Amino acid sequence: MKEIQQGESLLIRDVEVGRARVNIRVEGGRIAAIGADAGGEAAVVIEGRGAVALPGLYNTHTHAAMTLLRGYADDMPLQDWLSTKIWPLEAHLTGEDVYWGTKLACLEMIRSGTVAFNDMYFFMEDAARAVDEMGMKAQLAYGFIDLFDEEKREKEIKATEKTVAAIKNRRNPRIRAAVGPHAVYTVSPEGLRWCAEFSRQQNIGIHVHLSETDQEVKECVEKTGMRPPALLDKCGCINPRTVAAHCCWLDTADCTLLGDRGAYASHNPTSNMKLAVHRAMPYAWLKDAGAGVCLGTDGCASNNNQDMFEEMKFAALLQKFFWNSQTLLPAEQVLAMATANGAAAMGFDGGRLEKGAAADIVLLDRNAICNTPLHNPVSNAVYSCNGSAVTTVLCQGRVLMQDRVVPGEEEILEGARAAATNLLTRAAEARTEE
Ligand SMILES: O=c1[nH]cnc2c1ncn2[C@@H]1O[C@H](CO)[C@@H](O)[C@H]1O
Ligand SMILES: [Zn+2]
Repeated sequence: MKEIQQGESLLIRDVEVGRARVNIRVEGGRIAAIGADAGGEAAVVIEGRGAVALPGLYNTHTHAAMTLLRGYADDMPLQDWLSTKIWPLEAHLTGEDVYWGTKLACLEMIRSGTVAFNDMYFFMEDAARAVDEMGMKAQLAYGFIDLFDEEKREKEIKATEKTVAAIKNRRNPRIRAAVGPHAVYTVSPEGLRWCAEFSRQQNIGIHVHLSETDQEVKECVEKTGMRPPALLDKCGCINPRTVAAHCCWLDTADCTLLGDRGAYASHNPTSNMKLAVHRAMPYAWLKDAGAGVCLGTDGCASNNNQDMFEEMKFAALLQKFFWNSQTLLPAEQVLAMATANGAAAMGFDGGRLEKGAAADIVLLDRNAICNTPLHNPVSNAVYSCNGSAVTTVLCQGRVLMQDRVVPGEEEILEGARAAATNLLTRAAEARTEE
């Protein structure tokens, strides 16, 4: 696969976009021209015949390195799952584990057409190294959890400052830092306030879990007299740089608050169904309130993959099923959630196949079963295909996969397998020492 050098051009020739056959010319990481007459000489030419082009997908809520925990603990209640299975194992994670887990997540996302993701986890400097090598875009946040303890809060503040400085020091415009206050049930109001103030100072995003369960909302009201969005807002955490994951249990006033503040809600339907949170994000209320609505997979322990095509389908189906409406969340709107809205939520300029936009381009096999017949490419992308129809992926003009080949795949699978085995071994040894 040829690396395009800075200043070189790339041409995708004769590809279908919507119902039209076009050429897409890429220069300096952007779409320089798109249309039947776009063309000219190019350093790299990709044959688009037999392919349908879509904008690259943006995954707005995940914990990438949790790929290592895929299949480790399923079919459990959320609080029990977190406190008896996930957190005890995460206590043994190393930076090296997070590096390999994130590499595996990137590989999986690239293979299924995702060019960018919004991540909240630990050892984010190692995650940044993985993202850098894989050529994707990401917004990376250290998961801030103080459990209402002042000493822990000081540690989390230091960890956040260190992570943000390290990510900014990379000076890679594709990799952004964010703050990641985990949720209102794991972070004190003081911690939330610090996160809000630090994100303002640093001009970076906020990534938080919000109103995932009924229990979270009830306990928050009992403790503070406020619902979670109002509490977050009082602490300064709800603004246009905020991506709030889940948002299942919002009421109409909560939605108005998010809309008034210009914040984004990331829908994560697979995780919500698997963890039986018993309510679907109120998409229609959020949209009417003017909030941004985007889409994420959540981590592999609650999904169990990183395929945004599956997520698009589940979003469209869950909304219809839960809110009892056959017309709610049509395919075009799901695709917008997964592309342009996601890019806006992370502050990236992408997710659109238009002149001037970042060249985030995904090619799907036009001759795959899921694309046959091709009455409506958007319908097929949302309802029929999954990520395995993706053949070629460009992120900001850089080719991350061509004809289903991602460089270094075998090494990534081996490294991730070893990291997962070692993590479980360390955790088991620690248990026998107790
Ligand atoms: O669905 C979820 N709800 C709440 N927390 C979660 C979920 N999935 C993963 N984590 C946890 O969030 C932290 C991120 O830094 C990790 O501890 C991860 O296990
Ligand atoms: Zn999550």
